[in-house]
Amino acid sequence: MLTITDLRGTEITAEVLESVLPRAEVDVTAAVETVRPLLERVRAEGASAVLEIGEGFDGVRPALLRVAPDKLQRALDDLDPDVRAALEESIRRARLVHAAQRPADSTVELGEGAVVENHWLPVGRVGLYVPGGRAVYPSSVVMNVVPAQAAGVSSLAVTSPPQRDHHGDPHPVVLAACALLGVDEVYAAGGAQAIAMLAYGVEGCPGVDIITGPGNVYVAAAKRAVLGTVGIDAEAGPSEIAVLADDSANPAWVAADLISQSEHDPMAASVLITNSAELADQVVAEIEAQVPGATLEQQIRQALTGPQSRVLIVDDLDTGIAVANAYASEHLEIHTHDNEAVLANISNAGAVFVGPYSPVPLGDYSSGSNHVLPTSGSARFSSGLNTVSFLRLQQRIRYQETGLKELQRGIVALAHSEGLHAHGDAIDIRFD
Ligand SMILES: NC(=O)c1ccc[n+]([C@@H]2O[C@H](COP(=O)([O-])OP(=O)(O)OC[C@H]3O[C@@H](n4cnc5c(N)ncnc54)[C@H](O)[C@@H]3O)[C@@H](O)[C@H]2O)c1
Ligand SMILES: N[C@H](CO)Cc1c[nH]c[nH+]1
Ligand SMILES: [Zn+2]
Repeated sequence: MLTITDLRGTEITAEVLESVLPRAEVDVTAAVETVRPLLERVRAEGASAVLEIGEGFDGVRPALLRVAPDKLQRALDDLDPDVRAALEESIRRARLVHAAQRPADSTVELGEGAVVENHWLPVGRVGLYVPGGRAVYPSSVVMNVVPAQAAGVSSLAVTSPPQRDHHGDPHPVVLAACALLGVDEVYAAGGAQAIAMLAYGVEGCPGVDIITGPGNVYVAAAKRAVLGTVGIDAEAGPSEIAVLADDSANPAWVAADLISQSEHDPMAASVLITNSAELADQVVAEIEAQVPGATLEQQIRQALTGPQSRVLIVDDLDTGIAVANAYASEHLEIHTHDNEAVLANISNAGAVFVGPYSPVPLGDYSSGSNHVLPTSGSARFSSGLNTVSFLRLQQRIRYQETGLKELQRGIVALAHSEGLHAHGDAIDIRFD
């Protein structure tokens, strides 16, 4: 099901890697053109367009776009006690980790009468997208809301697709998670129309400053299209797992972890990078044994047989590390004799899961880390969702006469070198 490609003896250039491990073909650029008319319709017609477009895609129209607050409380009251306890523990751990991410304000004295302050300010209002097409994601409520709250955002709107089995409301566990987190503004809207609702605002839902959260290609495309009107987090596409392992790894565990992420999406990528041909064979055999009978077997098979999923056998672990860095996976698991030595050389991965007892599903739900992570190689230049995603740095410049006088000649010289004499004049006028 999962194809083995033996790269031993091959020089692995970027081109080789791209040919043996192509990313899933998710054409966000093309999808932007598909969603643009939907965005324009919502901008022009407001809430009724959100409901009508949603009815077309989701096959159900909620009575109200905004979920009534008593429904949130009812969903929490009806929540399975085990799920409630697990959510509470996930929230507790996530709050601890995300509180620790809040950067401290600082004051830098650069000389007499010369001070610059760095202040971190939360954005005013955020829109948090919780996917709900193929699967529903109460855990993504936690992953969006906790960092926003840790940053001190005062106005939070959560939106998630209407569910046919629930009279057009978002899934009840999504609603219960919102209630547990103290969020009372929840909308039954998904896809591009939900992103337009948040970006432009509609009756009953004022526009937001930043939109975050994972979603399918239409959600990603809509976020890209409204960037500028609002801020967005990194694009989170189909899930990806890469496992870097040697002959110390447990093949059954590695197989289970690879399968776990493949159940998200037929385009999900599961990749094993190993210097052990024996482990490669054992993991493939384990996959053949574990997949039959899985709840989402069809989807898992599609993802594992796609060109984006592979077992790569490499000459040695150093080559494996180079491949992992070039691939820049959303999640990277390390199962080797010396995990810390490998970790020290990993530069590109959305999140790194170190050792056999740190599997990706731990991070998906309960480790305290965030599961909204950069996919499609964007871990090279962006971070997963975190507290800083909801903060802006405001610098405050406090110079007195002495501090400015000290720099007068230099600033005027620089201004003149740029041909911007009025800039220099604005300094000189204070001392002439
Ligand atoms: N990286 C992460 O943190 C993370 C977390 C959870 C899920 N995910 C990913 O998020 C994705 C969720 O996708 P999903 O589809 O299940 O849910 P979704 O909520 O992203 O999308 C569902 C919505 O898509 C819209 N839609 C469906 N077909 C459309 C079409 N033809 N044109 C325009 N709009 C259309 C509908 O409005 C529907 O409500 C998966 O790829 C999953 O792997 C990522
Ligand atoms: N693995 C997903 C991100 O790629 C997140 C998730 C949510 N629930 C289960 N998994
Ligand atoms: Zn997952």
